[in-house]
Amino acid sequence: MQTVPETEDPVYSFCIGQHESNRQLPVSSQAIHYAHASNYDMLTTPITTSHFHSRVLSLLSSHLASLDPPDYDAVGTRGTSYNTKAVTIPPLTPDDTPLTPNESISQVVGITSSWIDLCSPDPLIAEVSRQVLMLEVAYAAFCGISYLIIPGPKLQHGGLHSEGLIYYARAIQEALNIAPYIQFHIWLEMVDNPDLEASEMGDLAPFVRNEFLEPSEDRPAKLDLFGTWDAWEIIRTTCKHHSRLLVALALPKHLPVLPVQTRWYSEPVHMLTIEGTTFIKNPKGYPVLSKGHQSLIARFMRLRTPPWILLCDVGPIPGLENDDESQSVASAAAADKVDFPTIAQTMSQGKKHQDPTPQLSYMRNLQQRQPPRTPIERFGTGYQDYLQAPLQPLTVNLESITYEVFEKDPIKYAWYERAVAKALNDWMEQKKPTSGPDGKVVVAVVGAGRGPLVTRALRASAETGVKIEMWVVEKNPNAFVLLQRHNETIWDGAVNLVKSDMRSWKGPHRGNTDSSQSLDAASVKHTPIDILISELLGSFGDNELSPECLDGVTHLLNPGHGISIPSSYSAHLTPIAAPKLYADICGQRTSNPAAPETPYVVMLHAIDYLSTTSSPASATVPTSHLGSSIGSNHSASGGGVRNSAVTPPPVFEPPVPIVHPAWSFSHHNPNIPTQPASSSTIPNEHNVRQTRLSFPCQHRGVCHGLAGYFETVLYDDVELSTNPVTMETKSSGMISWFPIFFPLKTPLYIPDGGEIVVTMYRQTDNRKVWYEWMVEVFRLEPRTSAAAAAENSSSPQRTDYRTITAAAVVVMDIAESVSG
Ligand SMILES: C[S@@+](CC[C@H](N)C(=O)[O-])C[C@H]1O[C@@H](n2cnc3c(N)ncnc32)[C@H](O)[C@@H]1O
Repeated sequence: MQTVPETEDPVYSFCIGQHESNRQLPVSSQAIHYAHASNYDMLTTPITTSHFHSRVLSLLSSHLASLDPPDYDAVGTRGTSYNTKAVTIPPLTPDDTPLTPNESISQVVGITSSWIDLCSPDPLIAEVSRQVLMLEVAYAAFCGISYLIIPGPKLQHGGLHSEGLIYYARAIQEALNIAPYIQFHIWLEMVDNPDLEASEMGDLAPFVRNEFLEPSEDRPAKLDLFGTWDAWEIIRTTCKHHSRLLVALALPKHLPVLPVQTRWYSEPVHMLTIEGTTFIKNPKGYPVLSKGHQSLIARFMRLRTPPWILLCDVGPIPGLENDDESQSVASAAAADKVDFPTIAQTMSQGKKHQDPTPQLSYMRNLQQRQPPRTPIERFGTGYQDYLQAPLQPLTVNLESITYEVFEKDPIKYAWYERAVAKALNDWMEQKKPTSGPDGKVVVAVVGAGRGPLVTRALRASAETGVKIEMWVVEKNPNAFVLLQRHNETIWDGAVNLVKSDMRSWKGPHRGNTDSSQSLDAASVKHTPIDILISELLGSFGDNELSPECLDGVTHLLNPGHGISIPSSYSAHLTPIAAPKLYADICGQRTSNPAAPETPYVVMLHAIDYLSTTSSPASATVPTSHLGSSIGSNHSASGGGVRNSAVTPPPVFEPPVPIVHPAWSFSHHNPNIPTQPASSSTIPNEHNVRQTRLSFPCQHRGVCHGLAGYFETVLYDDVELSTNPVTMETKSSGMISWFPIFFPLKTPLYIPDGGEIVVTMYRQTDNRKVWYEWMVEVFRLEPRTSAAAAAENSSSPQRTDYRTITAAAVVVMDIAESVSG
């Protein structure tokens, strides 16, 4: 269970900026003013000018001209005194930069030069590039810029691929250190497409000396769907998951397959950049985005920190280069700065040909079409990917507000009521003998909290007409006060209240109606319980020690016919990539060294399931983003301007995760040992569990931990589930539990066609319960036909790729709680 306050439904708002690849004019306060007047929220600015670019080029050219070809020395290194001639770029001059510190600096996003090549395999080019970057970063920091975009690494250098990536990563690490208040956004394509890396005039990349390129350059450069993600993984790992290191993701015209999209969704993407050419024309000739783009953007916008959107090369800021227009835009904006007209309004005013920024108008319209938040989203607003310690209601007495949050669940209590009603009906239909002396079915709610299950059980009795005798046990003395009050005010004194740990309760008693338990033992007769109702479940099912608590009370059940609601529950697992959670946990390490060994309750959002079944057909996107044909998701219909004011973007349907059951617990349990006379507790070995689960992973990635869920059978076909695969059918809309996250101390890299094997234990020493989890990674290879025939199996086999394990432990106390 988790504790989350309910919040108001905030309006989605897009933060949209404008970027020009070749911005000619400096971004002045006036430019910012016009940008706002046009309904942009921000502008980008280069840090340096073409003057600076020319200066670096001529310095580099003359330096190269002064060098002899680099050669190896006698010990076989090129890092020789002879080859090392320093080159230093002199500091910036006023002609080198359009930037100056002023009041509008907070509205601009700086962009560092794209013509450098930090990744060059030639150390000289990489070094000159590094110096350019450092000069730019330092000056941007001096001016007070808070956000910088750094063009992503060039991965292709002749026959080499990713060779100088580590130089790039190191330079970024240095930049993070010299500008401690800047957020850095690495500008990345979604996929590694060599065709997009062609050098432009003036780039430093072509200056690479041949000696540093591979001699055999015949290998054709290949499109690699996860190549850019791989590069990002190396950069951020080198920078130790720095909290100021983020992604600016370029959305291509043709989106890649869903697994690539979901991978980026799990990363800290703080900007989405959209080229003017990414827009397509709808039948009316307006620029719109494909359905695939719309649904991807809609998904991103539901993150706790939604990314900003940067429209690139969609035309100049209206008015900036045209005085007349500037007057009208500025005055219109002054009159109605906030309520910029929607596309529909603009069109109804017959101004469609005058819209100077149709792509921006479209994005504002898309903003308005975002579907309202679902109840779960509303409930969890602000809590997406927020790590919480799991509750321990056995050892800790919960606060009223925590119970109040549980009680907001629209499904859980209704399902309990259904389950109790069914059980009561069956009891009567099957003519089972009741334990109540007057023919009433004896019902006990154990761990009643503030009593919502008591109310529901009484209601089920009234609905079915089956009379019940109600017993209620709670060990939290504070909640017990409220139960007593409810008994007077809501339940008409119909409830027998017992303040006790359920494990030391002796059961319903006769002979005295006083529930204080200070009874004369001889005059008291204890009778069984027919229906035992409890809700002691945690996010992983048994992690709030429901098995241990119920073991202590199950002996009170009617031996032949007794029913436990829930009758069983199971824990479920799937491996996930969760880089943001990993970074958060790393950040806590200093103050809490146990942080990486602790499970967390968390509303998982920015994650990627690593093991999935094939993508849902309804969301299929073209498999080759290089294909020229536009797939169904690129159709402009539904995104058209005229009808789009009311049509929400299509729902993003990510691939379905493979979620395996780890273990289960049932009540009745025939294996509960009897309590030894010498001890006050039951030995707990029967509640030990162990599992070993295998998860195939089609695509490479990094496993940061395991997502845990539970399913429970309350009674018959009445079930609750948080498992993403079954939740929709079993208990759609339930909000009481967020998933649990078991982190890995060391994230594990998974190769393409890999396999994650999880070994997990639920351990006990009779005083405590804890989990241990280990994760191994293998590469799977198809069997050769000969091997398949010899081994009579065609399934892939593990190779000796690598086996790495990570283990962690968490402890929960099962000691009897102290209460009145
Ligand atoms: C998760 S809360 C559920 C409360 C309530 N039944 C509901 O569904 O809203 C679990 C409750 O069980 C109580 N509890 C836990 N272990 C118990 C034990 N061994 N004996 C009695 N009460 C216990 C806690 O104090 C808490 O009130």
